[in-house]
Amino acid sequence: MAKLLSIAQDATRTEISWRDYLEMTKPKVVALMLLTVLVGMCLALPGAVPLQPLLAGLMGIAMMAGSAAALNHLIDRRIDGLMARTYNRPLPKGRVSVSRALSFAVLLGLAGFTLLYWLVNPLTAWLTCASLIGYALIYTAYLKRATPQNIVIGGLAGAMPPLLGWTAVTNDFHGHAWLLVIIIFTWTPPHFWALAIHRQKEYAKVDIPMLPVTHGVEFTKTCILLYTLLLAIACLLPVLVGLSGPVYLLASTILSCLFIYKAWQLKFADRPGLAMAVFRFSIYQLMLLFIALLVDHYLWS
Ligand code: HEM
Ligand SMILES: CC(C)=CCC/C(C)=C/CC/C(C)=C/COP(=O)(O)OP(=O)(O)O
Repeated sequence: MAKLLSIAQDATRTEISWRDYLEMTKPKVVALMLLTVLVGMCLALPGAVPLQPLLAGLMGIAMMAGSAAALNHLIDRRIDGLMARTYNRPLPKGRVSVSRALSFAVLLGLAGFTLLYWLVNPLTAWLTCASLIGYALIYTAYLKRATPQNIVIGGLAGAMPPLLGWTAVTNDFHGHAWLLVIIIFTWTPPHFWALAIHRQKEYAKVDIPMLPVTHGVEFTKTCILLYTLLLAIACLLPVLVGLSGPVYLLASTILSCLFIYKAWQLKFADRPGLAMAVFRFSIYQLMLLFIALLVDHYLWS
C-alpha cells in the first residue's frame, strides 16, 4: 500500500513538473505568436506553403520563443515572487530550480536554433536569435527596469514573428512583412498598458517603472487611446500597398473601431474593470486581425 501511494505521489510530482516547464514557455502567448508566423508564411507566397519550412519554421520559432519566455521567468524570479499575478510561478515557488530552468531554456533555445538553421534557413535562425536576445536580455534584464518606454522598445522583439514566418519561406526581407511587424509593434502598448493600469500598485511595489507608475493612470489612458488610433492607421497599410483586399479591410476597420471605442471608454467612462476589458479585447483583436489577413489572402490571391 505504502509503495502504491509513493508511486502515485511520484506520478503527481512528474505531472506537476511537466506543467511547470510548459508554464515557463508562456504557451498562450507563443500560440498567438505562431498564428502571426503562419500568416507571415502564407502571405509571402501566392500558392501553398512548402511543408518543410512550414513545420520546421513553426517548431523552431516556438522553441526559441519558449526559451526566451523561460529566460524571462528565470531573470524575473525575484520580482515575480513579490507580485500577486506572478508569485505562484515555478521559480519563485521553488518548484523548478535555477539551474534546471537555465538548462531547460538553453537546450530549448539551441534545439530551436539548430532546427531553423539546418531545416529552414540561417537568416531566419539568426533573426529569431536576435528576437530571443531582444526579449530575454534587452527587455527583461535591462529595459524593464530602466525606462517607462520599456515595452515600446522591447515590443519590437515580440512583433518580429510575422517577419520570421516570411523569411522562413522566402529567405528574403520584404517590405510587406515589415508592415505586419509594424501592426504588432503599435498593438503592444495598448495591450500591455491596459494590464499595467490594473496592476499599477504591484509594479510600483517592486520598483518597475511601468508608464502608469511613472506618469500616472490618466496619462497612460491617453497614450492607450492614441496608440489605438495609430494602430488603426497601421492596420490600413496592407490594403494601401495591395497586400490585402476588401475582406481584410472590412474586418480590420470593425476591429479598429471597437478597439478605439474600448480605449475611449477606458479614458472617459472610468468604470472599474475597463482596463482589463481592454487588455482581454486586445488579444482577440490581434487574433481576429491575423485570421482576417489569412482568409482575405486565400480569397483574393
Ligand atoms: C513587450 C511586449 C509585450 C508585453 C510587455 C506583454 C505583456 C503581457 C503580460 C504581462 C501578460 C500576462 C497577463 C496575465 O498574466 O494575466 C500578457 C498576456 C498575453 N499576451 Fe502579451 N505582451 C507583449 C507582447 C505580446 C505579443 C507580441 C503577443 C502575441 C503576438 C502577446 C500575446 C499575449 C497573450 C495571448 C496573452 C494571454 C496569455 C494568457 O492568458 O496566459 N503579447 N502579455
Ligand atoms: C524568439 C521570439 C519570437 C521571442 C519573443 C518571446 C516572447 C515570448 C515574447 C512575449 C512578450 C511578453 C509576454 C512580454 C511580457 O513580459 P513581462 O516580463 O513584462 O511579463 P510577465 O510579468 O508576465 O513575465
